[in-house]
Amino acid sequence: MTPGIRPMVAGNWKMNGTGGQLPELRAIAVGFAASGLDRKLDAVICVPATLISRAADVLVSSKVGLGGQDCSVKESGAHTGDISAVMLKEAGADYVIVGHSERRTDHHETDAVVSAKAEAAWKAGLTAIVCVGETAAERQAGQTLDVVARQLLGSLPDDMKSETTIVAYEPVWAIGTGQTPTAGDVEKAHAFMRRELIARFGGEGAKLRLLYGGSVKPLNAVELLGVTNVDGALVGGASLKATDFLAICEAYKSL
Ligand SMILES: O=C[C@H](O)COP(=O)(O)O
Repeated sequence: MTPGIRPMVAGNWKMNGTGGQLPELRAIAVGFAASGLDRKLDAVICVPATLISRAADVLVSSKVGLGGQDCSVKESGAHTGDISAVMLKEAGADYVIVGHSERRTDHHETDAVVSAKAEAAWKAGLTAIVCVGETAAERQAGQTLDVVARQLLGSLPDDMKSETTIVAYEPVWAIGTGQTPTAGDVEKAHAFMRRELIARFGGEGAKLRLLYGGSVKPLNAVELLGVTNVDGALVGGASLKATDFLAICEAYKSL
């Protein structure tokens, strides 16, 4: 946690969920409101693009925010299959993940593309959740902090504002594997990111929310979310089940 920064637990459903998954979203909204946890943290679920409109109906007047998982760098035009940030906003999203490692790998997204997507998100009125993180090979080669520094530098535009930007540190080797870095390693990475961000953005870097992502589960949430400079989590698999997602949010009851 960082004093003065309101934490966030964000779920990323990835390419999971058709209409049959919406009752789980309803359960998250109902459970989050009943828990009173909205006094302590923000909760957001990033659903597949096909579900955004219906998810917006489910979450209307709830305390849970809604996000997409990617956006085009363009606003409109001849880009078959792409979805613009403006479209996400119009469909009901307030957030969008950009630069997730699965997009960097599957779609060869570079830092420059991720940066342009963050700009597109802001222009449309969305908050960008910008992801960074090293692969297993990079970690083994002792390059974790170099990779994170390079990705932060390249993926965050110079006019970054903490109000509309969130950074998620997701070691690629921890995603969906059940493996996590030690709390000490997470602390080191997040402290490094904070220093880099303050050096570049000053006060805006000091206020930026830094999420940890990669195999966050109810059982390790208190330990990971209690780390200095960890201002929340980006949760994949465990966000598909309302009970698990809410149990992760509950970690803030004891922090
Ligand atoms: O965006 C979420 C992350 O990729 C983490 O996924 P995971 O919680 O399934 O490891």
